[in-house]
Amino acid sequence: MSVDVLPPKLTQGPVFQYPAHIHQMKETRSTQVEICQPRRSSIPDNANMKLHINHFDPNYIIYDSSSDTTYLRGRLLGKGGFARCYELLDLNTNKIYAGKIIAKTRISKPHQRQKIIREVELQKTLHHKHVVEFHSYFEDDENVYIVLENCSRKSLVHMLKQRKTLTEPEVRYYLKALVEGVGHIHKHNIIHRDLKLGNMLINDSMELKIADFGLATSIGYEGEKKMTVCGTPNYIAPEVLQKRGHSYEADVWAIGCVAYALLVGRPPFETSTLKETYVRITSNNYVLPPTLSADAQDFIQKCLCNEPELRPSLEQLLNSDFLTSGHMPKTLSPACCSTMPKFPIYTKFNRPKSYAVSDQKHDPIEKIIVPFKKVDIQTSVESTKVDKAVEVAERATSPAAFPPIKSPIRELERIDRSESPPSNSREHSPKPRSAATLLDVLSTCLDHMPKDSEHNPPSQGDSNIVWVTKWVDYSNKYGFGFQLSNDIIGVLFNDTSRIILSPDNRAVQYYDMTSKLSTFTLECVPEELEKKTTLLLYFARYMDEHLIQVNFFDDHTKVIMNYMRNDYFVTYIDEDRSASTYSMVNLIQDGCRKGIMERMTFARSMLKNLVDIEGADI
Ligand SMILES: Nc1ncnc2c1ncn2[C@@H]1O[C@H](COP(=O)(O)OP(=O)(O)OP(=O)(O)O)[C@@H](O)[C@H]1O
Repeated sequence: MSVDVLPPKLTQGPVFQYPAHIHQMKETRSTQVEICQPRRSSIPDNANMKLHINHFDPNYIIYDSSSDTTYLRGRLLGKGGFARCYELLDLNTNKIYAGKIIAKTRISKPHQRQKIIREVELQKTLHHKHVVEFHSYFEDDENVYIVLENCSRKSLVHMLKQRKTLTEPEVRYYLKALVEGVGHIHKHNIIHRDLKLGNMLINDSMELKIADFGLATSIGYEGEKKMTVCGTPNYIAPEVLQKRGHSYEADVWAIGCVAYALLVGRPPFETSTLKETYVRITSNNYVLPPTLSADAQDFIQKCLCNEPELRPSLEQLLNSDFLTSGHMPKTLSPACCSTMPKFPIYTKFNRPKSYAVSDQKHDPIEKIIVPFKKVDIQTSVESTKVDKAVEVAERATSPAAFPPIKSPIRELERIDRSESPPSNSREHSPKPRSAATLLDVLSTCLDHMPKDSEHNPPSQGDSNIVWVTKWVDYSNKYGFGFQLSNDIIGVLFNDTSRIILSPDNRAVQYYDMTSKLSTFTLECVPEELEKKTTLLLYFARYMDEHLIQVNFFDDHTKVIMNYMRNDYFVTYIDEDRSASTYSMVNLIQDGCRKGIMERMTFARSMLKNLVDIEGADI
């Protein structure tokens, strides 16, 4: 049966009274409403002007007598099992809400009404930027109305229909919001039990809001398990299906399903029949596409653990590598609803700090900092390609090379001021080093250097040295990608053309096969260079996510050890991205700050592990 709001009749009973000013409305055009000389004191002054509201129909008026509020009904936002949801314009305040309108004919049974009341009661208690805010509840003869914060950009289902899949940075952005919102819900002892893409709404500012508390339930005491089988088939946790008794962990399972669906384009256990889906859920049968990053796979796998007690807590999810590594957009453009965004290249230096839920002072989700959490080491490289990379980069760093851009390119400027590179660029390139040799040198250095020398300045002149810090050889298909110590990133394509990206990820130089130079910014890529620029960004992202020296993820500092000009160097990059390079000879004599020494010591232990596990050469 239809649950449309009918155009009200003047003869309707007292519940649906017409406020006086409604009679004074006249339609100026079908899309424009003018309010003339309102007499009601509750209408603010700013309403006494033309309202250019395209889709609010003055013939559809909803009156809440309990708060003396009049709404105009606008466009349909969506339909659920029970409700139709419309935009509602509050004529008192000119604010637009979302009104879930449920026809009373559809809630004739007591348990159905009970469900709505429970939904309202639970949602009322929640106030969080990632939970749809409850505004009011009222009824008239025909309908029940739940007035909520408006999420004008619909849900992630709608977005995914347009986009098919989302990029990992976008998924990070939405998942972080989702986990924060669920954290708030759980903190109020509520399990949502119906987390799915359709209940992840997006507001005007592209913020995620958790909606639909129709299946939510509150946990009365610690350890209470719920037995009711409920949820949406594709997202339902195995313990719910198997009536093992479920609790908050069922929401963590659903978060894993949401993550999977956003990245892969369909929920993990989706099949053509309900029965098969349930078999897959209970046998934990799903496939993780290898195209997902290792961190994303890990995030999903942990959430989709068959045993609820072994699933990660929400704070562990917030501190997971997937949510703390890689680019986390601060905001997303509305264009992302339909088009894949182009993100600036993420660099490890920009990683967010270890995460703490911050909305409440006494939030049970506590900050966890895992010191020196993850380390990857890369120590050898094929030297001819690296030589070429350094050569290209050195050419690229001539003063006029990059087009002028507003933001400072600190590292680039530093190179600009440097002396001309020595003619024999091979001298610049790192030799392939073995982990064992490096371990020996580092150990000698650490064992002999003074233990706490706070004032040893970095080695003179070393800041001018450029070396390859990361590389990826994909020359069987496209070319050789590299990153330099000054954060310049480049690709030597197989067709002998080269492309270089400035350290601030904005300016690009392209040398074609005849070495003709073109410069542009990432905001304005020439059409013919789109493919190569995309490859450059792909290489950059790959190097960033897979090839690291020794990165300390708790504070984003970094220790790089390298061999050049017959000497070993340690470069320490601090939280502010400023680099100090020390020659090990100098360190043995004069030492360095305690913090650096601690990180070197840690790097040594990592190298040692590596040598023990992998043998001498890596
Ligand atoms: N606050 C809101 N802002 C914008 N749109 C909303 C809002 N709440 C709900 N909607 C839209 O209305 C649709 C129906 O809402 P909802 O799913 O809550 O109704 P329901 O009948 O309770 O659904 P269900 O069948 O899932 O229980 C949603 O899919 C969504 O597109």
